Amino acid sequence: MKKLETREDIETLVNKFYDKVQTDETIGFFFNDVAKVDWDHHLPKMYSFWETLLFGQISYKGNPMAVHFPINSQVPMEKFHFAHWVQLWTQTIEQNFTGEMAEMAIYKATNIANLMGHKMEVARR
Ligand code: HEM
Repeated sequence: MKKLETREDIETLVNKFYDKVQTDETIGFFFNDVAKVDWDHHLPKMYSFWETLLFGQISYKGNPMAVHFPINSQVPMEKFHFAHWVQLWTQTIEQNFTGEMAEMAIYKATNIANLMGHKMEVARR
């Protein structure tokens, strides 16, 4: 299986992941119905986000936490939603890529998802 090593690989991974997300019964509605995501806008941001996180190529400058608070205040983003996000992400990586960067992508996503889940919960108190 292929190593995760180029921007092109990230694009492939992110596209495959959001293909799953869009039709997913547990979290798809956040993107389709709550935030009504413009995918042509969102996907390039996510390529840059992951390129920045994994390859240190600083192409993403943003605040990933901040965009989730308004969504969370419309519909609670619960821990199980984040656990499911991580499950889909991990599955997409394991189906397509191998190696150190693939493992790092799972590790970093898991950490961010846990932190985000916690912050969303705190924000609802
Ligand atoms: C259940 C879990 C999640 C849901 C439902 C969700 C939903 C969304 C939605 C709807 C947007 C688009 C906002 C907009 O443009 O209108 C977004 C943006 C984003 N999400 Fe998530 N998200 C989740 C978890 C995560 C996790 C775990 C990460 C990081 C590992 C992440 C990283 C990002 C980033 C980087 C953006 C772009 C921020 C920007 O505009 O600069 N999300 N998310």
